[in-house]
Amino acid sequence: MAEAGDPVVYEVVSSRVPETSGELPQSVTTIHPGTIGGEFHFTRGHMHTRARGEVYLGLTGTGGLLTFDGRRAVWVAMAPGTIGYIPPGWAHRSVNTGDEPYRFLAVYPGDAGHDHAWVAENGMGHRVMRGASGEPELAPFPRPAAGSR
Ligand SMILES: O=P(O)(O)OC[C@H]1O[C@H](O)[C@H](O)[C@@H](O)[C@@H]1O
Repeated sequence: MAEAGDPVVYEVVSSRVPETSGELPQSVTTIHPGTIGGEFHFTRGHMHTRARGEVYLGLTGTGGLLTFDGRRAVWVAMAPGTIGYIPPGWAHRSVNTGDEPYRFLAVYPGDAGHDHAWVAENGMGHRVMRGASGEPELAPFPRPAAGSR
């Protein structure tokens, strides 16, 4: 639950489709605009528990999809109508790089599973900072310190 002084950074509305093999659950995520410590607002990020891909479609605003396989990071700029693809075995995090809510549709296999601990342990390779011009700048960011989140 959010408390005063602890603003909501993002919200996820999920379908009622079962998260089981063969199903295709969907969710719409809205990331509100803003920065914390110069870093654009982002989702927690996760790896799928099983080797499963995922498809995004940009709906409103501007943002990006950061994927990381533990060694390489790939950034896909997202806008309304942009399709983002997450291959199996790549952790993923979304970032709002604009001044309005960034909203996207996600569709993923029901048996994908969410492993947030992988990102807590391995990080995402980069931070997405707001540059002097307001544009996103990817800053290399090695693994988080042990015990940090
Ligand atoms: O769970 P997070 O890493 O915070 O990401 C937020 C959400 O992003 C997408 O919508 C995924 O399909 C969801 O499964 C995920 O919950």
